Amino acid sequence: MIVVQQINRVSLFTKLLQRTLLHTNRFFSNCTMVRYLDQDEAINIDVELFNEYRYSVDQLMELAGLSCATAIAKCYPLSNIGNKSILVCCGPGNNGGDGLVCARHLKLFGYQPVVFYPVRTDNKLYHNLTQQCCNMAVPFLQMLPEQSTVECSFALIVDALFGFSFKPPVREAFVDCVALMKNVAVPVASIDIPSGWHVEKGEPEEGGIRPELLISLTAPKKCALHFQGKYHYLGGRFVPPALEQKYQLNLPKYPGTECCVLISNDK
Ligand SMILES: NC(=O)C1=CN([C@@H]2O[C@H](COP(=O)(O)OP(=O)(O)OC[C@H]3O[C@@H](n4cnc5c(N)ncnc54)[C@H](O)[C@@H]3O)[C@@H](O)[C@H]2O)[C@@H](O)CC1
Ligand SMILES: [K+]
Repeated sequence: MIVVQQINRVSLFTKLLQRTLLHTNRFFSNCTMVRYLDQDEAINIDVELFNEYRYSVDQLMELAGLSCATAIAKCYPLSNIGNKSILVCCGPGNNGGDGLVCARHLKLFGYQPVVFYPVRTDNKLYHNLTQQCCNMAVPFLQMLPEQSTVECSFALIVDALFGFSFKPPVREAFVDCVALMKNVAVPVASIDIPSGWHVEKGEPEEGGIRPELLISLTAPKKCALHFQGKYHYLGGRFVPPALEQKYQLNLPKYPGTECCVLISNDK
């Protein structure tokens, strides 16, 4: 009898020890700081994903755009948005492509995205992404709406103008759009980089947009160290472990099957 009791105590103790070690491990693995990339590293990783790891742009863009729409749905649930729309501002590069994919997924999630896509890149990928949105009755605006209209009819602006290839200053065709996002009393969700921000140094000296949500893709860039909004998510769950190791990205663990993860802003 005494022997059985002692065995039970030992196995209880072992279980408690195992549980403590597991929590300690999780704690330390989550404490390892995610690495913030400079512009060249972001570009090199991008090139490597395409050349060494044989991904196509469409594949990564689809996963990136889906993770953006998912992070937006977590921060701005449909039930809080009422009958307002979401304005998705798309630029000429892949960041704009992420925006088009995001708009399509937002529509599938039940939101009412409206796209402003002033400078369209003439290639098959962007034609297809545009057509896919049109086929799902996502409207495209010909002109940037007035600030008062945005404040009245839109619950959120998705900033998909520029990503990690941006070189300041903002060119003429996008000045009004960036100014709108800077001044409007509607929250902004920036994809990868707050547009107009220097990829490494952050907000420009003259003041820039202040997104409430930032969704970093692949790994956060150095400008994200200056982000002071409410939510910082990481999306683009496609980084092969060997690539993560090579660049020592220390990416946070995505919970279960989630395509985005909230990352702390402890710098
Ligand atoms: N691993 C990755 O690396 C992935 C990257 N993706 C997205 O791709 C983005 C990078 O895309 P790109 O390299 O195509 O470049 P961007 O989308 O960052 O921007 C390039 C475009 O913006 C224009 N531009 C640059 N500076 C400008 C300025 N000052 N004023 C006006 N226009 C300016 C360029 O002429 C070009 O058309 C990332 O930030 C991310 O959003 C995702 O699609 C998927 C995966
Ligand atoms: K952006």
